[in-house]
Amino acid sequence: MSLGMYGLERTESGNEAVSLKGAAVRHDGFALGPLDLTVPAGMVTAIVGPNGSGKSTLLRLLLRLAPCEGEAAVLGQRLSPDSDEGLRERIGFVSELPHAYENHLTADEKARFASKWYPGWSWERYERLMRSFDADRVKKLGKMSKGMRRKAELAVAMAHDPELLLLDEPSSGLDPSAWKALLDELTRYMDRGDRTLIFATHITEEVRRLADYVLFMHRGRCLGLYEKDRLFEAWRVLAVQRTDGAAGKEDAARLLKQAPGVQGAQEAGPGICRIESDAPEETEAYCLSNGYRILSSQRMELEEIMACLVRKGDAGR
Ligand SMILES: Nc1ncnc2c1ncn2[C@@H]1O[C@H](COP(=O)(O)OP(=O)(O)OP(=O)(O)O)[C@@H](O)[C@H]1O
Repeated sequence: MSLGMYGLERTESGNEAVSLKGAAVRHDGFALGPLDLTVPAGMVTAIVGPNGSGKSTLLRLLLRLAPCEGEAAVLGQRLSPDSDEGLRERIGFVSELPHAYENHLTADEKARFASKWYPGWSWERYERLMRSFDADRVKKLGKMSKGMRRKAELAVAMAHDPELLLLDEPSSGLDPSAWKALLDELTRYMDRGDRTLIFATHITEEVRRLADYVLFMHRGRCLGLYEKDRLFEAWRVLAVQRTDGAAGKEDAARLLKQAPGVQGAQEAGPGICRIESDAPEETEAYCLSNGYRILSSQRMELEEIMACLVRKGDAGR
């Protein structure tokens, strides 16, 4: 298991927001899973991955909106096809795409429906959120711009202070001021300490600012769940060069792929290799004792780490 990776075996029972064992969803031409995964409670987990990797499908699985094989539990309740035992009331959700059947409602009308459905509903909280997002209360949802509608839907989804908040690309369409308000409100939501946020995103800055954990998805599979701070701290790209000037270029990258911590290695010039490592100290020690000098060592961005994991995932298929 990679450094900083959070696995099923490291979770204390009862401390997880989501637990999946062999959970799978099958569409025409797409399979999510089977996934074995636990997502910790009381934390923020960002789901990242290329378009079509299954982020929305995973959120839909957790909401029982997609029929699921295997075992899945949310907030300690096993998901079953026939009963949700009040689970929906404990969750807030904003989907990636709005529901057309709500187009004729204003935000306040949608809120009125939600207030009857959710025991934890607070009009005070709803109004504060609407003010904070500067959301429109009068316009029909169907006549709103994408960002306007998103702000209203976020306010409705958060007004019952759900134990678990599932957001699918929450900042899609938001202007910079609304985006900042959203980050502030999500931070405030988490401040209580017993709330869990899971969100899908393509925005690196959101991951940096909000997430405790990062879940990488690709082609319906989970490439790993990592503690964010350790992920950014640990992963590095190294440039190394053979000290003896030996050629054997292809061999160098191939051999270095076997070195400790190495997640990827490519030729980058005569006798020079570019190595991606999640245990750079061990990788460096190996390189130094095997005829290489270290030219540089740099932290990796989220996109670079994801590209490396995706390449590795594709190679292992
Ligand atoms: N209702 C559906 N019926 C059939 N296929 C679907 C359905 N919903 C999603 N898919 C397919 O499932 C795959 C995963 O889609 P999903 O929306 O989960 O990806 P995503 O990671 O959220 O993508 P994006 O970043 O573009 O939002 C895609 O190939 C998509 O075409």
